[in-house]
Amino acid sequence: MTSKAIIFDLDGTLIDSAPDIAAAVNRYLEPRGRGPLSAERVARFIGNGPRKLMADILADQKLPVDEATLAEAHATYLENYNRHPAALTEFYANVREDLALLAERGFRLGICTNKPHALTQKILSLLQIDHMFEAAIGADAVKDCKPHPDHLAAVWQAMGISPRQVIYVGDSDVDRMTAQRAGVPFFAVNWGTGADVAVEPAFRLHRLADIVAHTEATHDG
Ligand SMILES: O=C(O)COP(=O)(O)O
Ligand SMILES: [Mg+2]
Repeated sequence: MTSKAIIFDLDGTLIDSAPDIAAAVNRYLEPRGRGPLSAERVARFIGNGPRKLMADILADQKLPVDEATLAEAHATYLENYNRHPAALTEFYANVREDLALLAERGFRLGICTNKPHALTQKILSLLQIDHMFEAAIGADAVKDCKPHPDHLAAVWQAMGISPRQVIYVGDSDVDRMTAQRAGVPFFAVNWGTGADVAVEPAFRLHRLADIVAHTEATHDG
């Protein structure tokens, strides 16, 4: 097979960042008489970037969603999250080991996330996996972020590879649409909100190491 590069979504796919994101959301909500919201509840709103996250949270909490409130909510949330970017964040089961295994098997690795770019680099470094990825591109480092296919293209271009070598792995419909529009195969993880994403069984991952067998089955012969 020619496909030897895997680009991953970050939140909900490699890391369970929902507890830190929920803590940052709750530090915004509590002085306004709302929350605290559980990490599970907040997780449902993650995947479209922080501005949309806060717009959805304000609406969910029946707070005003006018432009000025949203701008302030977005800025305060980011300030809170930047202060504690990986205090409660954990890898999903087997992720750390399976990334190493995939790298060992010759897969080149990248990340395409709607998390802000600088925060992405900071979190990868705090979790000590930054060296595993040839490129990790956050939403504000591109003109059009996911679900726009240019965001994913920016990652494979930064890796210096062709889209024919790429598969994308994620946990949301945003990720599924992005891959579809970019014309690359999409695999959904079976954890977090990924379990709700409709894909054929051959494109469902129970752990990241399944990619080895799946790509052999879907690309060979
Ligand atoms: O919405 C975000 O902030 C990031 O989400 P993603 O890593 O799943 O793209
Ligand atoms: Mg995600």
